[in-house]
Amino acid sequence: FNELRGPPDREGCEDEIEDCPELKEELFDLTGHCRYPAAELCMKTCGLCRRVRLARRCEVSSCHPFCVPQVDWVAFLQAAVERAKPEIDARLLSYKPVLAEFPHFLSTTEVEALSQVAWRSGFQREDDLPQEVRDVHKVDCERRSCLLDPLIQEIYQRLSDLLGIPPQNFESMEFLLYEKGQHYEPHMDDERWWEMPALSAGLRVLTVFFYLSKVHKGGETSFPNANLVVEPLAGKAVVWANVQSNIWKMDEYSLHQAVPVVAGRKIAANFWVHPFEYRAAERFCRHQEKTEKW
Ligand SMILES: O=C(O)CCC(=O)C(=O)O
Ligand SMILES: [Fe+2]
Repeated sequence: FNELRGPPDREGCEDEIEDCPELKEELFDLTGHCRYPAAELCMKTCGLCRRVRLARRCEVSSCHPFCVPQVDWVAFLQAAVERAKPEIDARLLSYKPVLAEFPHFLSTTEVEALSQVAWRSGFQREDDLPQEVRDVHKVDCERRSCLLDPLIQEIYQRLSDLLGIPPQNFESMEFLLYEKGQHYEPHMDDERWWEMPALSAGLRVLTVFFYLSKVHKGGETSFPNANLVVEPLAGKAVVWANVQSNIWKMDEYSLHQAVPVVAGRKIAANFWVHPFEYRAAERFCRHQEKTEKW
């Protein structure tokens, strides 16, 4: 393990996740492969700065299912709708943006269990953006208690099967809690990849959004360029494309907002999907680490 890890990082970097002491021993197996389902985690530092920096420069090794010049998002989401079990009652809701809903993706028991996991993970007030823009409590599923939860692992697998995209392309789930008045102004779920040179996983091409509670009033997800409003209903998942058929171009119809909660409380979760894997980088890096001079 130490050999893979290499000498201390001269430039230094901060640990980005909370359970680092335990996680850094567990993140990669002895062959250097990420052991957790959401591959994003294995791109976070956890004391492995050098490895991560190299990984960010790596080439993509697998492009499945996006080895095409143009992606037909309608066909893509239609196929997911058809793959869904009939009791989920899935359907394509919109072409601009391309959006499908899965009203019964999670059972009542699963909704309850998932919100327990979210509460246990500890919501924090979001402070990256000014409160007028985004006012919400959130927490990433990156603590061991969340990662090791069997339901979390199962949901990642179910999404992978539904979308036909490997879990290697997934970010960690992000739980959200909106109290009365909290909201998120219109925005795109763009990752600003140009600020991270050659991050090989690509843009957040799809957003999967889960509703984990009923909201008494307000709390819809609305798409102001499209006249589309999604009702927050417990157990529902919606999936939309953030990019055009050219996966490096954002789709302006994907602009969306979290309408303020007027009464009650909204619990939800973001789940972002990239066209290429994070772990490809990890594998390449093992090769590069060996060949690069320290
Ligand atoms: O809460 C919602 O309905 C949407 C939240 C959202 O768009 C985000 O967190 O990126
Ligand atoms: Fe968003």
